[in-house]
Amino acid sequence: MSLNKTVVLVGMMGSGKTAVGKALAAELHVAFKDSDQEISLAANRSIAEIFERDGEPFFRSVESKVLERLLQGPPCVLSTGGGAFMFGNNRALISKLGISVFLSADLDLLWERVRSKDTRPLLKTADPKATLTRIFEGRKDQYALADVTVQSHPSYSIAQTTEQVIAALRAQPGVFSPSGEKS
Ligand SMILES: Nc1ncnc2c1ncn2[C@@H]1O[C@H](COP(=O)(O)OP(=O)(O)OP(=O)(O)O)[C@@H](O)[C@H]1O
Ligand SMILES: O=C(O)C1=C[C@@H](O)[C@@H](O)[C@H](O)C1
Ligand SMILES: [Mg+2]
Repeated sequence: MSLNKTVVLVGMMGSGKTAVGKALAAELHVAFKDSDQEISLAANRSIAEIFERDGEPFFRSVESKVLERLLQGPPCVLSTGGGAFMFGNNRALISKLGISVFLSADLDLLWERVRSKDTRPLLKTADPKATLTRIFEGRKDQYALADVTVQSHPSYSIAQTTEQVIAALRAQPGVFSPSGEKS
């Protein structure tokens, strides 16, 4: 099986886009790209520093440019920042050039995964759990617009969630073609 379209992972902070994305890319024998990492590399600063120094609107404009550049490259697995899919221009680009996979996870699981790290600028508030809840509620409808939804269960390992993603992608026409054949 060879991949015809870039698989774009979308979802909340802590849903596993980076962790599952790396495992998925290895399984599919394609490159793994992470829009947050690419932005950070290009700016030579952490995401938190970019938010602090340049502000969120600047971050979002760089994010859109990075997504466009990566989507124009060869098919790969692309993990996006948690907010990227909230913007209509990004969604249009992703839908044109890739296939979107929403990694869905319930709030308790997300909180368990993000609570110990202080690298996420949007959660640097007096009550990060309340902030996470508000962001989660505000984003649900947009994430639901993804081509495919895969639920991340607390009992699943990264490898098991990755298998769920592959099964969901197989059910989508045009994502894979038998190796050696062009789509
Ligand atoms: N299916 C899973 N099983 C077990 N642990 C997981 C799973 N998915 C993610 N994790 C763990 O949860 C944490 C957060 O995951 P990850 O960093 O991949 O989220 P993310 O969606 O990329 O978040 P962000 O949007 O902030 O970049 C990591 O420590 C990761 O190893
Ligand atoms: O959910 C969000 O809006 C964000 C998630 C991270 O991946 C980063 O892209 C940044 O911290 C913003
Ligand atoms: Mg990530």
